[in-house]
Amino acid sequence: MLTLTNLDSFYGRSQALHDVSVTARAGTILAVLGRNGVGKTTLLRSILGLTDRQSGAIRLEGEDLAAQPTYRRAKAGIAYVPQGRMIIPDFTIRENILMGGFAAKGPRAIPEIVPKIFPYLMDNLDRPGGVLSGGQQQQLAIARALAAEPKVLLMDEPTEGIQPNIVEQIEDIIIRLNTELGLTIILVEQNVGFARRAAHDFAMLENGRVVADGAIASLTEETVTRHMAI
Ligand SMILES: Nc1ncnc2c1ncn2[C@@H]1O[C@H](COP(=O)(O)OP(=O)(O)OP(=O)(O)O)[C@@H](O)[C@H]1O
Repeated sequence: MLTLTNLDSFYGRSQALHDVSVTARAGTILAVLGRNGVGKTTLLRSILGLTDRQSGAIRLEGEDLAAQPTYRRAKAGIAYVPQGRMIIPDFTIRENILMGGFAAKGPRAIPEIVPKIFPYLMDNLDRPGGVLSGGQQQQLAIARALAAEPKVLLMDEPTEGIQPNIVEQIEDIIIRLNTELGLTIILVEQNVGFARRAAHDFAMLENGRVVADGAIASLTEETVTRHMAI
């Protein structure tokens, strides 16, 4: 379980998150929703200590990570699949995946789950990451995160910019990571339909504040329209 309590987060003097309290229950998916620029990415970055300054508590299974540097938070079991995927194009698929292990116990082997969930990556380990399609690069970014053997996976708009016919594949992979591996996932998402299919709970952000949260089944269309319609 990952719990944020009264989290404030800053870029320079500018406060991007205000008094955010949310919980990702163990083995569930928490969807973080809201319009562009409301602080969803900042929420994920704050969990890893990647903003300029923050206050409040960040507890992973009871251990407060808020005073810890980023590498300790990663070692404690938090992995990040950033927006835009950020794979290294000149590295092979194998190298990109193994790099994820540096965040935890050091690069070792390709995670056991890779052949099961990402057969394409397994069959093409020596190809450079840069030649992959957007969907394949997203799979690679997820496989890289799994190489750290995380307890909690932070995912930032994982289907953004991916061809529509591939989006469903990525969505299925995310659901399988939760149901088959039992991973706790915090999923930043603009696609409410997918959030409803995958997530157990939601937190809706507006101007850096949580304005609604709870079980995903309790997310009303009225709340979606009020806080997400353009
Ligand atoms: N590195 C930064 N330095 C200063 N301000 C930033 C930085 N990154 C984000 N911000 C500001 O923080 C606020 C929240 O941005 P954030 O990227 O977290 O929103 P978001 O909900 O993830 O949006 P998007 O859906 O566009 O990714 C915005 O006002 C943004 O301009």
